[in-house]
Amino acid sequence: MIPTLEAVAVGTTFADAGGGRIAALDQVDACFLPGQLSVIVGPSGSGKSTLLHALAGIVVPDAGRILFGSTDLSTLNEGQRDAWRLTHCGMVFQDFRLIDELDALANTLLPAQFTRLRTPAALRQRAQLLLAEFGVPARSGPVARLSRGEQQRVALARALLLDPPVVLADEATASLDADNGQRIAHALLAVARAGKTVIAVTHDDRLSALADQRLMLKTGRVVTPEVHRA
Ligand SMILES: Nc1ncnc2c1ncn2[C@@H]1O[C@H](COP(=O)(O)OP(=O)(O)OP(=O)(O)O)[C@@H](O)[C@H]1O
Repeated sequence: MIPTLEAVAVGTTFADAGGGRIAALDQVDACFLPGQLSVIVGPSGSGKSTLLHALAGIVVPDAGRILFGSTDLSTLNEGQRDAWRLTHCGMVFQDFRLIDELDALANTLLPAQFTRLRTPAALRQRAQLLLAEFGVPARSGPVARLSRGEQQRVALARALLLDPPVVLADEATASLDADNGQRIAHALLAVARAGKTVIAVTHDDRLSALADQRLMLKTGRVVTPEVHRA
């Protein structure tokens, strides 16, 4: 059973250009259940990516805790958080973070370097299936030459490669046309329905409409938490 991922009274500040501090998150409480697709919405600069990165253990909050069952991510050191993320999270970054020179298949297979749990042949087959599902040729040539939408789908295939219990996606449908946007939104919902915890930062109504939980941030605070379906 996948534990619940929780933010408890999370506060995060960053240094601003003038030497002061900007509060990116302030007293954020949120609970993300396995089997559910949750979206984080809100205006630009409201703290959405910061919350996603805190949930992934990339950003360490100044206040509060990030809990994954009995694991308190806030108490882990950087190496422990990296190890936790590798085994528990699939991440789609806003800027994709692909390796430009590699093709779609090689990019999708990158997490395979860090696991011995599955055979290279099985992972290769899964990578090919994911890319086919998302409509990107595996042998695409360097991904730098692909469209943004294709790169985004490669990033999602890579996030799903190891079948992680938690999938965190930052604007996973932002560069996609209507058909591909629907395809990816439904793919994220299918991952949730397969029992995973799926959390997506989005401005996309197509994705929001499918969500079980919609968390709205405004200037770093949660406003009107809203549950669509139990
Ligand atoms: N590494 C950083 N250093 C300094 N300030 C940061 C950093 N990351 C985020 N911020 C600031 O924290 C606030 C929240 O940023 P964040 O990227 O989380 O917002 P967002 O809601 O995801 O925005 P967008 O929709 O534009 O991606 C903003 O004021 C931003 O400038």
